[in-house]
Amino acid sequence: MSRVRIYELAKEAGMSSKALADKLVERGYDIKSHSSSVDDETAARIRNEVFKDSDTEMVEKRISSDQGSTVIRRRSTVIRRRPKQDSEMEDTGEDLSDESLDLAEIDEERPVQAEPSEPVQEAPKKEQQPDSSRAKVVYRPEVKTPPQPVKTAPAAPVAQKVETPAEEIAPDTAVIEKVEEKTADTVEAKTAVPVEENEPDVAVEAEASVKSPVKEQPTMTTFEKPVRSEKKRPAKAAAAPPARKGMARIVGTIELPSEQEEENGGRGSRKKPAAGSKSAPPARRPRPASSVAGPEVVAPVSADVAGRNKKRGKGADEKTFADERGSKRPGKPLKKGKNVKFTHFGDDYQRGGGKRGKKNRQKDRQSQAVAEMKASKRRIVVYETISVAELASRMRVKASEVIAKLMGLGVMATINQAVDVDTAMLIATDFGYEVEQGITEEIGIQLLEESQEGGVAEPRSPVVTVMGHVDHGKTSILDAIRKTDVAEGEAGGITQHIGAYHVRSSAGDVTFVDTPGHAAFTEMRSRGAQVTDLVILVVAADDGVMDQTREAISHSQAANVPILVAVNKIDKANADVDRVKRELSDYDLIPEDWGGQTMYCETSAKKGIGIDELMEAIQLMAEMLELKADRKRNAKGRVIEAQLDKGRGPVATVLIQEGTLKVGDYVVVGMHSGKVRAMLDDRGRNMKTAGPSIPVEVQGLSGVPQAGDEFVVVTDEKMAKNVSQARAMKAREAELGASSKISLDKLFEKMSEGDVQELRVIIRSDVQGTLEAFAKAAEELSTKDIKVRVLHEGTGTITESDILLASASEAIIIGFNVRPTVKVKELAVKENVDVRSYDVIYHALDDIRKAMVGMLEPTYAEDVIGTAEVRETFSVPKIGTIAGCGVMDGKIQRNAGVRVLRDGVVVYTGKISSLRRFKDDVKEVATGYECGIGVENFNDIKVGDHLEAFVMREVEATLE
Ligand SMILES: Nc1nc2c(ncn2[C@@H]2O[C@H](COP(=O)(O)OP(=O)(O)OP(=O)(O)O)[C@@H](O)[C@H]2O)c(=O)[nH]1
Repeated sequence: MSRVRIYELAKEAGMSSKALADKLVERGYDIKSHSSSVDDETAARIRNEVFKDSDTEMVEKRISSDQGSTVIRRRSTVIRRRPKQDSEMEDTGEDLSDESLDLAEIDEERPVQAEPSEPVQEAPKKEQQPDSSRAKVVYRPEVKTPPQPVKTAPAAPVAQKVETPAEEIAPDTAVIEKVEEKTADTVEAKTAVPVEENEPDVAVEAEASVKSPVKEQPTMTTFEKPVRSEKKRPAKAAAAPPARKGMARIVGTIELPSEQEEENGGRGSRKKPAAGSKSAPPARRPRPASSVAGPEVVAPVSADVAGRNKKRGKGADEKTFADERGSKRPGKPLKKGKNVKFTHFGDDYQRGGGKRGKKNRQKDRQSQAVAEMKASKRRIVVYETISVAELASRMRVKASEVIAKLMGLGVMATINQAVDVDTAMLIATDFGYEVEQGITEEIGIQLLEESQEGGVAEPRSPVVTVMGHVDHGKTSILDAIRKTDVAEGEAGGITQHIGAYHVRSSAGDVTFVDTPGHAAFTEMRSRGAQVTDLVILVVAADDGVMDQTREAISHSQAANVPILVAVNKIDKANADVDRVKRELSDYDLIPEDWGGQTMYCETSAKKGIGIDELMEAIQLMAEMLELKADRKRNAKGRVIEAQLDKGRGPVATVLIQEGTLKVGDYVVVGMHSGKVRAMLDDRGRNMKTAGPSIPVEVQGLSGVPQAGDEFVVVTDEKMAKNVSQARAMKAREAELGASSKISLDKLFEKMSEGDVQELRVIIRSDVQGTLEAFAKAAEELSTKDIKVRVLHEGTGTITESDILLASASEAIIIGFNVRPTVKVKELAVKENVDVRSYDVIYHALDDIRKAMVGMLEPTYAEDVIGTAEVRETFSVPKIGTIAGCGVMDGKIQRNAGVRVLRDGVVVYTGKISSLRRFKDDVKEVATGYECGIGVENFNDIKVGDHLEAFVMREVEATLE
């Protein structure tokens, strides 16, 4: 009897001899090693039994919903079952239908009907090398077995999420992804199979059945347990058919059908057409982007996206959408119009409807599943914006073609500029592509917001900020108002300082925002917050309009907040109300009795005169402003101030602007999330609910938000977390790619984009004359396209308040012979405010003029390299004054330019003539060291002066 070697058999089977030997040993054959041989008879038996059982199967799975409409998931999956499993399956009589049932168990809410897989020939056992002529995918799923089913019911199969990390796949191998929609009612183990990596848009959705014993080691694809199903599992598992030992492992080859075959709904002549594939629903055809009111269409997600989302937390896995290229953001197409359905983080909402029933959700998911199948190769998902380069690459056209089309639309764009969804849609249509708006977390919030709109708006009390020059009586007026509070005295009358308080007076209720200085006002505005309905400008009748009065006017006017003037201290002998009115009239605050529109109240906080009238005036203005809010919707508001309390953790004073906040609500606050654990009012009393215009201190946040952050109630914890995480990520990105909000360099670019119609300028100068001359000349520069508006002006150095005002109002700051301090400069950098210093008006005007016509081509930019403080001065004969300095920041270089600053005002600009440490001439001196600095042709250096060293750097023209 002749003998046949294992390797020969293995060759026949197309597998490694080692693998075959292992298999045979498992099957009980007496094989010592893969180099052994067997007799003819055994070989025949092996061929008969083992080869046959190591079959390959083409699996065509039909997933249908309980409603009967059928979704065909086409797959060409080669599944190699392990002999042990086979025997078990034989024993239990299970077949692939059972597999499907197992899948159904995994996500209990998803009804599944799947057809038995059909065996096909050819089952290459080894992972195949990518074949460039035929898109073949080799993948091995990683099986993460959730602990619960394995421990308690080892046989219960679990299929959750399948991901194929892109990096583990050879570059030209098609990527298989499995994206499971955990909240869907149908089992969806989708597999997106882009044909080639460099053709991301040619994506085919396929589905692979998931079968593998739990014992299998994870390899590439992961299965994760959906959070929601976890709790329900035991009950469902009990109802499920007897489970096998574990979940199947897929080791197989996916043969990607050609485009033609795909379109025909077939799989190629070699494979047996799957039952039902012909009946693929017409919904498979891609929908036009405009018909967004239909079922959601979800583009396949790329492996790396899935991976990223996985990292972002369980919630993020629930829905993973991305464009064909694997866009970063999960999302869904934006729906417009009434009755638009949208899904977010596992919950469905309907505009105007809120949360919906399970049945509806099932229906949605069913249609969604259908729609998912339609992910078209000619569809591009855009989240908010897309760069011209990216758009061109997605459509596989040249960027210049896209730019040309944009020009045709009257949009001048460079390759790196981003276009919005609407523009992208117009362009893409010309190239035969559809653009779909993906839903980011922010859009999800917006949609939730929209779903909350349309309620009954009821009058709400006004929110007032008191501003004015120091010592003009702001605190005294607030105190006097408090005395009118009918609620004062309740709860002992102890008022907590929470940055805002609510006063109930006989005239009506008023909420006062009482945060120190204007910074809070501007900080809030720079975050887009507008909490104040009106400003009470306190001006002392004996003192008149002062610096901070002017600043307060600038802030209020920049924010378009109406002003009510309280002329205070009228009890004083030298009080001159008319003078105040006259002075304020110069700032467009013309009193009503002089024919203007500004209300004036004459008060004496000290004597309690005019306070009731002031309260009435507030109510009158509130009435005119028609302040209303819907108190029935989910609450929304702004953070007034926040801090980390030792005992209570992060606490934030929130002013409710819409709706009613309740204890237990889930909230998103800026980059943080949380659940309202407790609420205190301004008197420290526990509150269960808080309505519009009510300030409350909220506990239960994940971190300390910033003043001005938006506070919004969301549906659940998951949504809250996801949104806050997405925001935190975006904030980090923004920080990295921070660019100036508005600058002269960018003015023309922004004007061309239609972003800027007004160039707002804040001017600081060493002398009043310059201010007036510049303000007049600058405003005369206004053209029909752009208006130059001086927002604020003042003498002296550039202050933090200027930066905040500029930041909040998108203004630039121009200083004449004044320089900001290091701290102010840092703030300017942080807030991306363009601060420019000039010595003569002409240069500044020239720059503005050039910027307006896109001709600003600065050839040099000034880099400040260091600052030194003058601690001593020495007079050296023949040389002049030498300043003994300490370098405060940066470094001082021998050849640098130098500016002498006295109280922030430039007193001289020239060059460093000498730089010494002790007796040695040195090239540079670093921070923390002392040195002697001589300034060329300048001897008037004084102790306390600051020397700012700078170098000039040649720069290219910034306008593209
Ligand atoms: N005579 C007179 N004095 C007043 C009146 N209102 C306030 N004062 C006095 O003016 C001084 C300053 O008053 P505040 O209320 O502290 O002024 P403020 O604007 O809050 O001052 P800052 O908080 O420092 O900005 C105090 O000494 C008050 O007593 C008033 O109506 N008449």
